[in-house]
Amino acid sequence: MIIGIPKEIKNNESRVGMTPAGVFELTKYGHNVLIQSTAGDGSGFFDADYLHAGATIVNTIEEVYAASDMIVKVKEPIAREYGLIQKDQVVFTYFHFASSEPLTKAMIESKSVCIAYETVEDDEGTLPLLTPMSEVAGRMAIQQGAKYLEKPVKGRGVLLGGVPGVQPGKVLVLGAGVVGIQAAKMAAGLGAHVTIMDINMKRLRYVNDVMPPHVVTEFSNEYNIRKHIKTHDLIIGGVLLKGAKAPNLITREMLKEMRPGTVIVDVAVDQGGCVETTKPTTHEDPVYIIDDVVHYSVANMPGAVPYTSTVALTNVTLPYVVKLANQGWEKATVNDATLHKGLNIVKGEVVYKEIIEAFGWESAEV
Ligand SMILES: NC(=O)C1=CN([C@@H]2O[C@H](COP(=O)(O)OP(=O)(O)OC[C@H]3O[C@@H](n4cnc5c(N)ncnc54)[C@H](O)[C@@H]3O)[C@@H](O)[C@H]2O)C=CC1
Ligand SMILES: CC(=O)C(=O)O
Ligand SMILES: [Mg+2]
Repeated sequence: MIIGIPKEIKNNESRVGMTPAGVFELTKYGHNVLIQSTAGDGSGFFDADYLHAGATIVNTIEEVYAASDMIVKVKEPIAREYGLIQKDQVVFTYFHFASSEPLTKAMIESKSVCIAYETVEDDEGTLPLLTPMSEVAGRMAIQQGAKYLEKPVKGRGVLLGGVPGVQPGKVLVLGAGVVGIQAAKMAAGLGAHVTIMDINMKRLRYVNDVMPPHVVTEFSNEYNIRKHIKTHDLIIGGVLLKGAKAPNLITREMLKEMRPGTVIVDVAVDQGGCVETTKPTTHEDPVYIIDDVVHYSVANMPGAVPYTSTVALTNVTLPYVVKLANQGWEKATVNDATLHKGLNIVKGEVVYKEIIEAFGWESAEV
């Protein structure tokens, strides 16, 4: 099989879909890997490393898409890439379809086979191809939040860890999944007071068992969220309903209850965000202010730390890429129930029901 790795063209996205180690593994099985020249530069992997591992380097993104049976990348295709995707081509990447109707329609029209990293799901309900990026984004959320709490960038002017004689900052984490737990851990490490909320009692019990005493749990409901947003300095959005649009836990009207300079880092932005006023931003222009509340909602947070993120991502995607390449997508998704959950759009048909529900469509083909 010919496997193509294009250079990512989303704003400030320096990750790449495969490391030289991945190329080496695939070529052992007799596959050809085409990689766009300089695709790995941002992550510290250069053309010479890929050549040495057995890849063929091509100059343009058009050549990669035109020649490949399967595309392996990182972010969802953006408008400039829609027309490059071929009929019957397998595209293995993050898609986050429920947050973008234009992308969904474009992929239906392409008649390609779209396998989404973020919905690959094992029997225990965990998302093995989302987890490492959620770990990165959860940890980064506190770094970014701490920065935007500073006064020169219109934050409340609060140091999260406090100092002797002054109370630490307060961090509210919505969702005690991967993002939430990593964010809570980082915030607790800085000495902040952390409240973490979820609707899943198992997650709250786990947090209660493993976190230090200045991380407290509370059941997530509107009453409790309304209570806490008045007193917390930094709010992290880390909720997820798998494959679906995130619920709006903080509405526009609730912003008025917050103190000026409160910062919201809505990591869930890639599924539409859990704050009504969330809209996707980029690393180039990451924040905006509504009702004196600073919103940070970069949809590809791990793209800013590509050295860490590319390796963490490809550690988990490669075994699935090998299966797809060796068996073809049809057999591979029948033989592996975890991978099967990744099928979102197959040759013009939406096969993941949460996507159809997100847009209120009546049928799988539009
Ligand atoms: N912006 C970015 O760069 C990145 C965004 N993400 C996104 O972050 C989000 C969270 O991902 P994970 O932590 O991996 O998901 P996860 O599935 O591990 O955790 C989500 C948690 O939200 C909880 N939840 C659902 N409804 C809730 C409610 N009403 N109130 C409180 N909690 C609720 C669930 O019970 C679950 O524990 C996803 O949308 C993911 O795509 C992940 C990585 C990077
Ligand atoms: C998960 C995701 O959206 C990202 O890593 O960019
Ligand atoms: Mg929203």
